[in-house]
Amino acid sequence: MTVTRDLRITSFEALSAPAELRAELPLGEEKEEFVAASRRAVRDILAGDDDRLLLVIGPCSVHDPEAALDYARRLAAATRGMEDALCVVMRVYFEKPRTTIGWKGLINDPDIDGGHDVRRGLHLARTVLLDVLGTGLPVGCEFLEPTSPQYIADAVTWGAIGARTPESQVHRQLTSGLSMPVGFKNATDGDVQVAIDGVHAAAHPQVFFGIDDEGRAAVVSTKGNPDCHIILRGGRGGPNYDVDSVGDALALLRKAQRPERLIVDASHGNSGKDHVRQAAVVRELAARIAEGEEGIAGLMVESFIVPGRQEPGPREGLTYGQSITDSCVGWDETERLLDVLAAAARSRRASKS
Ligand SMILES: O=C[C@H](O)[C@H](O)COP(=O)(O)O
Ligand SMILES: C=C(OP(=O)(O)O)C(=O)O
Repeated sequence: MTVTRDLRITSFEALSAPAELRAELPLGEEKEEFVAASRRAVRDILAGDDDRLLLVIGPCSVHDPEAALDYARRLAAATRGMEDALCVVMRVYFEKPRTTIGWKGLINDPDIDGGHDVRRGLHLARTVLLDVLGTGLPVGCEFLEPTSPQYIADAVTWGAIGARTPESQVHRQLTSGLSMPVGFKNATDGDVQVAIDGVHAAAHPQVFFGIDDEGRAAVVSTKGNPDCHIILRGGRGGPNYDVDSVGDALALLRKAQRPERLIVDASHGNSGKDHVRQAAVVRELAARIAEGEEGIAGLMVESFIVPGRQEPGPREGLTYGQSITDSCVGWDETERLLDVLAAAARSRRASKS
């Protein structure tokens, strides 16, 4: 007999249902209210109804829950007193899209050893989210696997669709059902229009394949997500955070009849993944914001405890607090950048009055 199915699949491993994980690690009423309020704040900033600067900041990826929590505590303490100027959302990224192959994040491979204990990864990710929320910081995640949000998205204030997926129908559909504001990055080749098209598609109701709360295959119908925006992250042709590139992107938004507000990612294609350059980009952007540049609603910064990056590997052999994906600004420089950004947001406000 000729077999034609599953010829290249080596195993299926059932996962627990999203409802089970949530019951085991509940968000709780206080955190629920906090997530809802912080989503409203982010939405107001993106709509231009709140003149603070949105700052999505944190490690490129979470690989060590203890270091992520250490970072969260530092960030929460350092930004206390800046609430009038900054709305800070910590990057707590568990899913890493790769250019080719590589470690795909804490959910996919929590022990960074190729063991791919996804069940443990999901549990760990949800635990980290609850712990970070416990420090008083809202959380931002990239959504990559189309079914993972069912397990964690109730704890997430802001979401991203990365540069490798803004044109993906699967990710646009997924975003149409997400409960938080979501940023679409420009594509890795620098194309901004695909991100605007993503925002447009995600704003509409969609019907697609997914899973329900019990983990069963399901047809998912959504209302559409009106709270989406674009993120300029540079591309193969170079950076796109300069005045002209931001102006071009705002003009495309105007043409698409979208609010002329966007986020600029100081990392990735805007810094050539160089953390020293990234800090310089943040300072350049801060100077423009201080002078009154209105279209920049927020910034994304990749920051961790120890500057730079290291090669991934089992946790025991790693330098504590240093990224195992993209290079990050270190903690001392992060503190300086927080001051610069808070001052910039206050100057922008003053320039308007
Ligand atoms: O932010 C992380 C990386 O830029 C992205 O996941 C791609 O990484 P890679 O080019 O090293 O695979
Ligand atoms: C993967 C990321 O960025 P990009 O999609 O812009 O490469 C990221 O922000 O972690």
